[in-house]
Amino acid sequence: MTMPPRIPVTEAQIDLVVSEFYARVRTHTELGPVFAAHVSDWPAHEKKIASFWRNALLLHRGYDGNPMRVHQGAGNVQQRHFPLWLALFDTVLEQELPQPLARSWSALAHRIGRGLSYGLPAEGRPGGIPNLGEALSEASAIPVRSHE
Ligand code: HEM
Repeated sequence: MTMPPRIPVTEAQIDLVVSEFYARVRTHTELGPVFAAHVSDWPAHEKKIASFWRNALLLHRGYDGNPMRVHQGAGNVQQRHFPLWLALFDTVLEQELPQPLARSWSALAHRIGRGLSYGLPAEGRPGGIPNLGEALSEASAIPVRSHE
């Protein structure tokens, strides 16, 4: 039995959005250099990302990567990149798709983005759970009541 799509885009629309999005990423002042440090084969990258979205939107099998681990391992992907990435993605969705599809895909991308950005370093902080160091040092500053 095939599952109905989560969001009824066509495979051609996914390919279009992916190729237009990464064309813009490549020339983006902030995002471009982050990707340039990792991606030399853009067609292969776009193929992988298109299969990620076919899985997320159409529930197709075919993507078996781990984006969370890849972003954490990249070393130069930071939380502050996510609003830029999502704003650019929204621009492409609005340009390429009918509004209801653009809106649903955007909402899903923002949800995924929120999940992926947890655990990434905020600028100037070490990696790992964001603010854990701060939370711990704050916690250790709380006086412990002794039971008298
Ligand atoms: C909702 C937001 C995002 C989604 C859905 C997403 C999705 C993905 C996916 C599926 C991969 C491939 C992982 C694999 O190898 O299996 C990937 C790789 C990557 N992403 Fe993202 N990403 C997002 C945001 C970002 C942001 C904000 C950045 C920072 C500029 C970023 C930078 C990268 C880089 C550098 C790679 C590795 C490329 C490579 O080594 O081939 N991504 N992303």
